[in-house]
Amino acid sequence: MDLRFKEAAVTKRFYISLLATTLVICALLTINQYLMVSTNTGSPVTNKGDISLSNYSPVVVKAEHISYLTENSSINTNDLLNSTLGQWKTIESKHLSLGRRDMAIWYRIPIKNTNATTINQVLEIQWPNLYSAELYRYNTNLLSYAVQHRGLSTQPIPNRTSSPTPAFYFTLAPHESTVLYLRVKTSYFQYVPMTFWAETLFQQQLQSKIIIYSLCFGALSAMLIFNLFLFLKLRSKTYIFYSMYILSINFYQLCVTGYGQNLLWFNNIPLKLISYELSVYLGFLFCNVFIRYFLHLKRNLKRVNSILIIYWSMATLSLLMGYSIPQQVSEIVAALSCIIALFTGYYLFIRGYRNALYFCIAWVFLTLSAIALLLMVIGFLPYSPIIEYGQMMGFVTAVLTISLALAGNLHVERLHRIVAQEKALQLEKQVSNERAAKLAAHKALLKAQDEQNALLEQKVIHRTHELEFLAHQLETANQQLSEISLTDPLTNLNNRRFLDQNLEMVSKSATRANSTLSMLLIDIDHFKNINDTYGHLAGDTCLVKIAGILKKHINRATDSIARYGGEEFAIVLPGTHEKDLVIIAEALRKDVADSHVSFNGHKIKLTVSIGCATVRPSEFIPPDCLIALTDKALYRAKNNGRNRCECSFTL
Ligand SMILES: Nc1nc2c(ncn2[C@@H]2O[C@H](COP(=O)(O)OP(=O)(O)OP(=O)(O)O)[C@@H](O)[C@H]2O)c(=O)[nH]1
Repeated sequence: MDLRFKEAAVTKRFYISLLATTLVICALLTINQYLMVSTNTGSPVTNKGDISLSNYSPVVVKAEHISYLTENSSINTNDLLNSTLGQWKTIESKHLSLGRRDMAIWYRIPIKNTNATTINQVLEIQWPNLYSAELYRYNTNLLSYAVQHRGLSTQPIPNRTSSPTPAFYFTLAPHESTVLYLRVKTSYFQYVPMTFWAETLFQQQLQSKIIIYSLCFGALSAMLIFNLFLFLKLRSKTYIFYSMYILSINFYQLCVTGYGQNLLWFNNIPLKLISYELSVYLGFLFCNVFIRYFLHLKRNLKRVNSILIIYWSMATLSLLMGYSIPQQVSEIVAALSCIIALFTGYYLFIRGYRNALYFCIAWVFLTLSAIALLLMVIGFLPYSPIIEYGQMMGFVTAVLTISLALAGNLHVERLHRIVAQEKALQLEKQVSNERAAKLAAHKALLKAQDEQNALLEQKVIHRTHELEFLAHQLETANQQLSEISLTDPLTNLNNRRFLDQNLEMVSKSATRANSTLSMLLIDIDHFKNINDTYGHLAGDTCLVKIAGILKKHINRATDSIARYGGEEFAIVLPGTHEKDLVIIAEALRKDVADSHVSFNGHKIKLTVSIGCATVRPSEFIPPDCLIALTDKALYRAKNNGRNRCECSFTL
């Protein structure tokens, strides 16, 4: 079967059973209300004999021994105390419960001392939740009724252990018979289970009661402190509401057992009036709030959760505004709360919520003990200390069991936390591994990039070197070209182009420095004859020879020699004066004339004619002027017979 369908069927069954049970409870409570009022109308009493008291064993008062009368405004105390037996009614309920009675009830209790000695007796009403209880006894000496009060007007009894339940002390003379009149007022159940105790036995019974209740209150208080600690440590709302629930149980038990009034709030009348109802209200309220959190109703059963919230909000609001919820309604809701809690626990358990089992066990204990107490109070069951203590035991068992469940929750939460932590750790590891892998990939990428960059850089450097080398080569080639373009290939002297460029430059320098600039033009005499006689190669050899001689005579770095064209040479001498120029020219001429050229076994003699000129260059005396002057001087040297120097000076 489909899982969702199965779950829907379970939910449907749950709501149907809840509704059916609710209807049954409502019906039972209605019947109960009816029975309480209608069945206890009573019938006139006949003398059924006195209750025999002794010092040996306690005597439980049975309904057949006593009779009752309802007090109303037309009957006063004296009327009742002096009334005849016929006015009194028998109690129909077997177990001394008259149901709800708003008016005070008088009980007539005839007693006698069967002993031949005086006995000290205590009459105990074993249900402490009464507004007031007064015991009247006729005092033969004073001819009046002595009265002991218990309840709202309780006074401590000196030298006796205080009893949480109403207890009245009296003495009976040997074989004395008398009638006790007990007036009881309560707005709750008119339930008066009574027992006559010999005083010593009563005191012993009080001691054991104190021990039992001390243990129970101790256990509840320990659980309260434990859960408060858990709340402070874990900050979970479940623990604080559970603590509040335990606290309200303590409060309720203090009311029910009578110890609250006996030990805590004594004669605080407002607290006495509301304590019981308030404790019941708070008990159910915190129980419901706790159930909401403990069984996660908000998540598991949304509708039940909403109903509880609406009811308790309305109830609390009405209480705060001063209205009280009618008792019957609150009883129905209280019973409903028990049923809802039990069914919710069971429902969640069959749906697989394991902690709900603990809750169910605890709740069954509690519900059974509460039902037993209720049945006792309304008179269906006889008074029994087991039932009286049973509810307390039920609470202790419930509190312990639920604490176990909460401890189980803690354990489960711890396991969940460990699993979650492990998952988180694994996830963290995975993330850190992925991060490490990404980092490694990133590093590899960076490394590859670095390598690429290095390679590129190397290539760039290499290429730059290549380019630099090429540029250098180009520069060298250009330089060589430039040199070639300015050099005469035969004599290896500078050519005419160089001379023109150089002359322009040095002329400007001389102009700036206002210095002299000199020039020599050297022409080989009858060179045509040499060519014609010995051939052009011989002529070339002669040209090279003359170039070598000229070079020897020019030492200054600023001086320059050039082949001016054909068999003509030019020497430019910046800063050289006429006198020195003539000396240089004459030395040159002489050196050439003294030398000769050997060619193919011929000894060729050479002479040169030299034109000298010196100018002081200016913007009016350009380089051309110097060349022209020098050329003129050379012309004169040729005309005047050759192998000689002629000068032109314009300074
Ligand atoms: N071998 C050779 N001969 C050259 C070169 N350049 C010019 N010549 C020759 O030089 C000769 C110059 O002759 P001319 O101008 O008549 O002069 P010259 O014979 O020296 O007569 P004068 O200068 O008047 O003494 C020519 O025959 C040219 O051919 C050259 O580079 N090599």
